[in-house]
Amino acid sequence: MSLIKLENVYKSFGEKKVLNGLNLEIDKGESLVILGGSGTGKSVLLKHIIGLLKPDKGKVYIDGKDVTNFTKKDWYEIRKRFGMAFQEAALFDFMNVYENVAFPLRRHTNYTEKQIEKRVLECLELVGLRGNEKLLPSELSGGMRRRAGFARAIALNPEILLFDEPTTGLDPILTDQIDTVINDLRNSLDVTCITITHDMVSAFDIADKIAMLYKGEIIFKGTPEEFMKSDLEVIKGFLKGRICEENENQNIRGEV
Ligand SMILES: Nc1ncnc2c1ncn2[C@@H]1O[C@H](COP(=O)(O)OP(=O)(O)OP(=O)(O)O)[C@@H](O)[C@H]1O
Repeated sequence: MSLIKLENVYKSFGEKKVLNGLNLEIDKGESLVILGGSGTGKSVLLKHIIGLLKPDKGKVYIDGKDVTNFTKKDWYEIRKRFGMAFQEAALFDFMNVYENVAFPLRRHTNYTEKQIEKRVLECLELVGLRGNEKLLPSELSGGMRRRAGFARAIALNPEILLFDEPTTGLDPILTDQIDTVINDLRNSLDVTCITITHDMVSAFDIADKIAMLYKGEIIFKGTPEEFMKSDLEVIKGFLKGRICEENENQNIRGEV
């Protein structure tokens, strides 16, 4: 049984159809990278996985349980299983690194100060930020800010980590460091990772499976090697940096 399953999911905003009968299964322990052109609905897909959006039609399952119509309160419990590291890390500017990572622990656990300190330092160690506890977000580099966001995302020992564009705006060296941190986290924490990225190099660094979102459907899911060898025109184009957004002469299976 898959850990997460989206079945025939449709989602529109007004006239704009974003998800169009999307099917996707994610296994426990998998590191899945979701690729797709800009504005194709990758973030919308991620928000369905964590219950921030509900499908117009279709189902979402977690551990085989239908969560499609879960209430906010039900989701509050399930969401503790997720660690979310979203695009701009969303650190609290007025809190130093230590307090940012301690925040979810203060909010969701009954830990003593000593236990909080132990966990915060463990998390900072895992992302290579030990020694930077007292710095404010404004005093961190872009890569450090992302890593501080990761440390906060893992504080509650999540089973599933979500990364939305973790390397956007970073130079190749920082991108490489972030990829290494993601791989280290995955190896040391035994989590399922779902990452959205535009960065092909990152995708190949961190994925054991790649899913391609195109016109509201997942048109491919397979290993990076299978992705490279795919003869779908959309994927070939994507690999060449040519994003086939709305070419109506070409259907999604690649035939022109
Ligand atoms: N809450 C919303 N209300 C209205 N439209 C929305 C909403 N959320 C997303 N959309 C629209 O859905 C489409 C897909 O958006 P989404 O952010 O998922 O794309 P994306 O693939 O993540 O893009 P990018 O790679 O550029 O971040 C866009 O056209 C966006 O404007």
